[in-house]
Amino acid sequence: MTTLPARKRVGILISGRGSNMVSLAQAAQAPDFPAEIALVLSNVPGAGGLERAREFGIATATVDHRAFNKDREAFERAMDEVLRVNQIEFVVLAGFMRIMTSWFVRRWEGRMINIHPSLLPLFKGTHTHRQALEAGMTEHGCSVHFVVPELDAGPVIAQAKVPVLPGDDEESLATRVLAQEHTLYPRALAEVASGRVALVDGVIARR
Ligand SMILES: Nc1nc2c(c(=O)[nH]1)N[C@@H](CN(C=O)c1ccc(C(=O)N[C@@H](CCC(=O)O)C(=O)O)cc1)CN2
Ligand SMILES: NCC(=O)N[C@@H]1O[C@H](COP(=O)([O-])[O-])[C@@H](O)[C@H]1O
Repeated sequence: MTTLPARKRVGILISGRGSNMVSLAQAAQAPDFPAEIALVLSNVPGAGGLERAREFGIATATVDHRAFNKDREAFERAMDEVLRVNQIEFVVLAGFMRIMTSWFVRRWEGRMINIHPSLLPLFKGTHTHRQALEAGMTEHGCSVHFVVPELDAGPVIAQAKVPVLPGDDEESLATRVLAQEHTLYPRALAEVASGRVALVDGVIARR
């Protein structure tokens, strides 16, 4: 009988509806998936993704960033304590809308990934679909990357492309990209959680 390696305990950070979290939770239901979703943590009380996580039987928590008087590091220390108590080994950002300080990022560097709705390094930050349309792009997409202190600048693990079609607006383009995110993110997490992909001395190492 083959024994599978221990699964990484993953904490997913969200701020909203959590559709990427749902895709990851669905993927993690496969017995050979190298990660278990052990916690979903939101900075927004009542975020829709919290209830969707509970429907999977996943533990949830909320740390409201507004309760820390704009002290980002104090907010992050409170989040980090929740991650520690839940014995989280790897952090996945999924629609998490807070820029984090070097304090948190350095603690989790190499063990924290994000999905960004653009073909990085193009269109960092927010409103990426609007940026792509305004730039007249004919293709767009999404990127999974390791998180570093500089915003959306971490080494890219995987990307997926979509066409920009005539008549596209932000909503139609976002919908097309999101469908790719839901496939890309579980594949990327499996690569990192299994150790096939790692961040070594600031660059991607593939085994
Ligand atoms: N240090 C880092 N923090 C974060 C990264 C990163 O790469 N390095 N990725 C982001 C995710 N993200 C885009 O993928 C992103 C999230 C939030 C923002 C932003 O401007 N946030 C504002 C608040 C916006 C809001 O509340 O709607 C802020 O924090 O003041 C830009 C990009 C996660 N964090
Ligand atoms: N800069 C971070 C960012 O913009 N993330 C984006 O927010 C959406 C969240 O959807 P979800 O909550 O349904 O996963 C996703 O499109 C994700 O790429």
